[in-house]
Amino acid sequence: MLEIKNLAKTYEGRTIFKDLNLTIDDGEILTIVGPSGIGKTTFLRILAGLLEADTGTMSLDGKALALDGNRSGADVGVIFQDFNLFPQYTVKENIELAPKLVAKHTPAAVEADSERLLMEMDLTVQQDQYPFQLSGGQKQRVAIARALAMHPGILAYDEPTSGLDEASTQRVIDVTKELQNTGVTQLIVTHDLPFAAALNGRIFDFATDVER
Ligand SMILES: Nc1ncnc2c1ncn2[C@@H]1O[C@H](COP(=O)(O)OP(=O)(O)OP(=O)(O)O)[C@@H](O)[C@H]1O
Repeated sequence: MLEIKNLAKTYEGRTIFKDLNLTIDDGEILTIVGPSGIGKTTFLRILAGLLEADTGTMSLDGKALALDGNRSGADVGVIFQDFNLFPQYTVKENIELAPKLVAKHTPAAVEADSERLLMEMDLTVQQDQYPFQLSGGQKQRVAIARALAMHPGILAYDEPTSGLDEASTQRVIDVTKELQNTGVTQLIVTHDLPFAAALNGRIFDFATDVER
């Protein structure tokens, strides 16, 4: 379970949010909606451990998550809009790099995980290709596989349907539902209201559910 209490963030004296409270249960899909500029990406960056919060607490399965913007570790997997794939590495290498170098999983475990994730994300054919050779939907699935390879307690996505056509959007819906069936907790930030409705998860409206 992810628990966030009284989270506050200001940029140069300007309050973005001052009292964000949020709980996500294991295996739940929480969809975050809200207009542009309201602070959704800021929140995701704090959750990912990339940006410092002013005050508040966050915990995952009872374990505190540091809010200093310097967190390493694999508790939270975030798929950002531009995916941030390593251009010089193949699909398989992108998936295997952090488990090998950061998490120091054994070579056998790394191989078994990447084979399974390539299958689950329908990327087996593309495993030796480079990011520039992939479609937007394929790149996104590599980013999801790469995050899952670190066994995160929660997976968060920033605008996962931006730039995708209808078929790829449907694929994202299918992937999130498949992951939900395996117990993965997911948080999805989106502007796309038909997509939000199709996810069929609880909706958290950043405009009305957060104090600022
Ligand atoms: N590094 C920064 N310094 C100062 N202000 C910032 C910084 N980053 C973001 N902001 C401001 O914080 C507010 C929230 O931005 P954020 O990107 O979190 O919004 P968002 O809800 O994700 O918007 P969008 O849906 O357009 O991505 C905006 O007004 C933005 O200008």
